[in-house]
Amino acid sequence: MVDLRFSDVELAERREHITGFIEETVADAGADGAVLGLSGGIDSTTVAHLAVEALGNDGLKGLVMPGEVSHEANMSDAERVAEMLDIEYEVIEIQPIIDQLVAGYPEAEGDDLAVGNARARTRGVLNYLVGNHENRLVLGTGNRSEAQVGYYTKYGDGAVDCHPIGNLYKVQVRQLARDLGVPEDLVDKTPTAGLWSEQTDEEEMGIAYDTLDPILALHVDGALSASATAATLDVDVSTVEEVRGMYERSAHKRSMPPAPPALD
Ligand SMILES: Nc1ncnc2c1ncn2[C@@H]1O[C@H](COP(=O)(O)OP(=O)(O)OC[C@H]2O[C@@H]([n+]3cccc(C(=O)O)c3)[C@H](O)[C@@H]2O)[C@@H](O)[C@H]1O
Ligand SMILES: Nc1ncnc2c1ncn2[C@@H]1O[C@H](COP(=O)(O)OP(=O)(O)OP(=O)(O)O)[C@@H](O)[C@H]1O
Ligand SMILES: [Mg+2]
Repeated sequence: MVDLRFSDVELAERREHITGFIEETVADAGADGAVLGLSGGIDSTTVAHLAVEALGNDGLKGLVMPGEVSHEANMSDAERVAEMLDIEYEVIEIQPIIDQLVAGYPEAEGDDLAVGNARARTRGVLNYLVGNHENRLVLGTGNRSEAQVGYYTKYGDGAVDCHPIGNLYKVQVRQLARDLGVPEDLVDKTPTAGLWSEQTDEEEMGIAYDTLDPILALHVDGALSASATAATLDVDVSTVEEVRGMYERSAHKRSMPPAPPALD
């Protein structure tokens, strides 16, 4: 068994390191604060707590952006987070925008992935509409588990100015969330991208975070061989290889779009 959770000392260090990072990134950009999408999920809730610790509650604005597949309970959790943190927030309905997009390209109707990704991109457009207008940086909510397997929408929820929890595996995000005082019902919630009804991360990816995280830590990030990783974690080597494949297939999401190199 590999336990990726931090010791108490490491956790305190990490918390300070991330809040320092947010404060410095916003200050260096000459921004007046930050904005982020609040989904009622653990990642955005954790980043919101960290940002309030770094910037104060007047330094952060939250956007709650429901669409027709959003669960009412998640949207009310998102508002609860904003209210608990006493930050300014707005509720912006994205469904009319999605309807317009699909009306412009009706071939996509019923394509959950294409339309779902358009939902994530629409939220990204709104984050930047507010960010540009109010001189705020857009805070990302992506964690290392999602980043390494490409489990996010390119130029959607991936379109941000910085990734405060980008070096934390999901299991570590949960630990930090508890330390920050995030309510237990939010920490324990089943992760979902919310791009279509009944979607969950673990079902779509085909692997639980509790299995994914140690494979990433040992094999993808740690360079332990696939067979040694499988033996250490008591999983099939094919599971390790599948995670490695997800990492390799999503390489394009972790680099700038390439252009042809200069001619000799
Ligand atoms: N090799 C390559 N080099 C350069 N570009 C490449 C490429 N392969 C694909 N592409 C481009 O990338 C596109 C595919 O990427 P993308 O548009 O992101 O789409 P895709 O990766 O297919 O879907 C996004 C995934 O992230 C999940 N998601 C999204 C949002 C939030 C969350 C969450 O956890 O909350 C999860 C979502 O459920 C889905 O599984 C292709 O259509 C193509 O344009
Ligand atoms: N309905 C929504 N309103 C506002 N922002 C949203 C909404 N849905 C998704 N987002 C944004 O997209 C991000 C990516 O979603 P993701 O599901 O990875 O994170 P999460 O919902 O915070 O946590 P979890 O992974 O536990 O569900 C969210 O953190 C949030 O910033
Ligand atoms: Mg979510």
